Amino acid sequence: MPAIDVAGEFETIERLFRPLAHPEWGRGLKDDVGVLPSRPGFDLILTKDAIVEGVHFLPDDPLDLVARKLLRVNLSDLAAKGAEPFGYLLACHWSGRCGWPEREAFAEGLRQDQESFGVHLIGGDTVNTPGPASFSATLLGWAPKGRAVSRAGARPGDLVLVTGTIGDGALGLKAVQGRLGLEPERLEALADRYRLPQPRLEMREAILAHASAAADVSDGLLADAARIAEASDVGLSIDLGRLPLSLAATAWLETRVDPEASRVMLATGGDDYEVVLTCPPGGEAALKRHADQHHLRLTALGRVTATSGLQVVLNGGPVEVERLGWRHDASPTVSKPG
Ligand SMILES: Nc1ncnc2c1ncn2[C@@H]1O[C@H](COP(=O)(O)OP(=O)(O)O)[C@@H](O)[C@H]1O
Ligand SMILES: Cc1ncc(C[n+]2csc(CCOP(=O)(O)OP(=O)(O)O)c2C)c(N)n1
Ligand SMILES: [Mg+2]
Ligand SMILES: [Mg+2]
Ligand SMILES: [Mg+2]
Repeated sequence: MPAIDVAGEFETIERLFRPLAHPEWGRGLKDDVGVLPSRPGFDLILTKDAIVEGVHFLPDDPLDLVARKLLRVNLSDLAAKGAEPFGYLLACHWSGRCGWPEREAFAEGLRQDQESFGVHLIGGDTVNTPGPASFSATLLGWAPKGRAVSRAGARPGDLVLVTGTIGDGALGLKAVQGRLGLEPERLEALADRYRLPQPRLEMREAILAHASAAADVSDGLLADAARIAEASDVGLSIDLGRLPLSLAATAWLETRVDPEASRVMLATGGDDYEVVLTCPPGGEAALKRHADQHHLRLTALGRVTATSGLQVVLNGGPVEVERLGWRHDASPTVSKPG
């Protein structure tokens, strides 16, 4: 592709986004709309998340990683519903730092993850903003009719499980901000988890078959688990002693003087993009087998109870947690860990 020095709207769409478009449904990005055929026997599953410079990623994060993070935070919501992704709508609000090379990097990030996750661009919008850059995507996926897993199906007696490890995203943010004193390879592993979440789509079929309720963990394990409890009108008890930790998070924990407060930080920090799910006790073995086959950890860390609300325990005793996770609240500082 010849060099171009105008990072214009139409150049961006034609040169960078058209090659990413779905060959039929995107209409070559030349129409007012995209058009999808319906798929008999399936429900169309839709989700949308935005990411904003300074709120979800850092001003100097490379734009290929920002693009991939955008797709992945959305793919994570589909994974938690057991949905198979196939396409997306994209909105780009480019800031002054987004010249042509940065836009090329962004498109290259999209291309890589389109290939990894089997999705195509179907349409979107491209604007400039005098403020910080922000991007949003609407992801589209299919789930067998009536089978998409909701937050509302947890029943007393079910187990609470979580994929992967918890706390690495929040520690990764500290790592990229230079606020963690760990060995370089640990810092790098954590930074990777922050910049490039791993949506757990490999668990899709097992979630569909065995989960009674599920949500992805974006705001924080405790916050997202509490949403399952609320939607299902049940209680959830979570044992912080069973929190699945990476080697890097374990190394961090060993440097801390207050293990309880530190585990609470890991369980409320967010940016995990794991899946927290509930299942009847009979479903645990099959879920674990599926996770094993995909070399993914799956940890039972609690129970669903009849008394509503979230109970957090450590070493057999209750833990008071003031803030369960991230909240976008109006405040002079825009947002804060909440
Ligand atoms: N601006 C909005 N307009 C309509 N629905 C919204 C808006 N913001 C959030 N929602 C809906 O609220 C619910 C919870 O959103 P959210 O907490 O962002 O979910 P998640 O954490 O899974 O991304 C979802 O059904 C989402 O579609
Ligand atoms: C620069 C920066 N500061 C703070 C955070 C922490 N953070 C910001 S938003 C958020 C929660 C997830 O984002 P949200 O927009 O609430 O996604 P959703 O829950 O809707 O999927 C977290 C943990 C971050 N990721 N990056
Ligand atoms: Mg959201
Ligand atoms: Mg989300
Ligand atoms: Mg979610």
